[in-house]
Amino acid sequence: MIFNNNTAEQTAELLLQINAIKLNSKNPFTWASGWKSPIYCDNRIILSFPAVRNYVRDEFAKHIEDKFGRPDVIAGVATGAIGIGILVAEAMGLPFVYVRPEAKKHGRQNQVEGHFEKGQNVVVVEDLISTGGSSLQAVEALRNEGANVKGMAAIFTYGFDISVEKIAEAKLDVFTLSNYDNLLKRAVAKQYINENEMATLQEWRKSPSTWNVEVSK
Ligand SMILES: O=P(O)(O)OC[C@H]1O[C@H](OP(=O)(O)OP(=O)(O)O)[C@H](O)[C@@H]1O
Ligand SMILES: O=C(O)c1cc(=O)[nH]c(=O)[nH]1
Repeated sequence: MIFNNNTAEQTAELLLQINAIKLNSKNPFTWASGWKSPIYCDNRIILSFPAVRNYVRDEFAKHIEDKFGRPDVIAGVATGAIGIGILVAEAMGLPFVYVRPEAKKHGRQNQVEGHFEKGQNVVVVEDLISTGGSSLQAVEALRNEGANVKGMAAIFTYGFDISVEKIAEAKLDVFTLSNYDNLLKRAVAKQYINENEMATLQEWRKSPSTWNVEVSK
């Protein structure tokens, strides 16, 4: 899903520099999918670093138009991609909407917040793809409301088979700025992680959906 090794390495390097990559095998992170993991990539931290958020914004703005043509609207997946999505929409001079994981229970009971017209071309901005569940839910909500989803751009993917399969099933065109392989390569080259952490990550990556089950035995 990455489109360019330089961007993938540079994005990984920036994530490591701002300490967005958290490792904890003793108290694993619980992911949106319920999986337990020794690693957490917190892309929300990007917004706190102007140079890094500008880099991500500019990479997205450049490549969204290259890959998908100029959309009518940018949609951010709530909440992680609202901030970066607005920056991208602003840079491209486009309207912005965001998509909740489910429809709001009160008020206007919207799942998609903001305004767009049926049939408009929409590109989805996502901060991170693990299993792909959240991204695909957002795409489905947009399609159900009549959007023509041209594709999705995400900052990072772990590249799990399950996400690749779901994306193919949904017939969705996706690119990401970086991925797990590039992150690991960079982390090792620059000694951001030690040998023990590397061994844990290698073990985890063999079967991420069952890793916690195995360690807790
Ligand atoms: O590919 P998936 O398995 O669905 O996981 C990835 C999703 O998890 C995170 O969101 P989270 O649900 O933690 O909510 P947030 O964006 O509000 O922080 C992240 O921002 C992605 O949207
Ligand atoms: O799957 C998730 O919930 C998830 C994983 C990760 O590394 N970072 C994140 O923000 N969410």
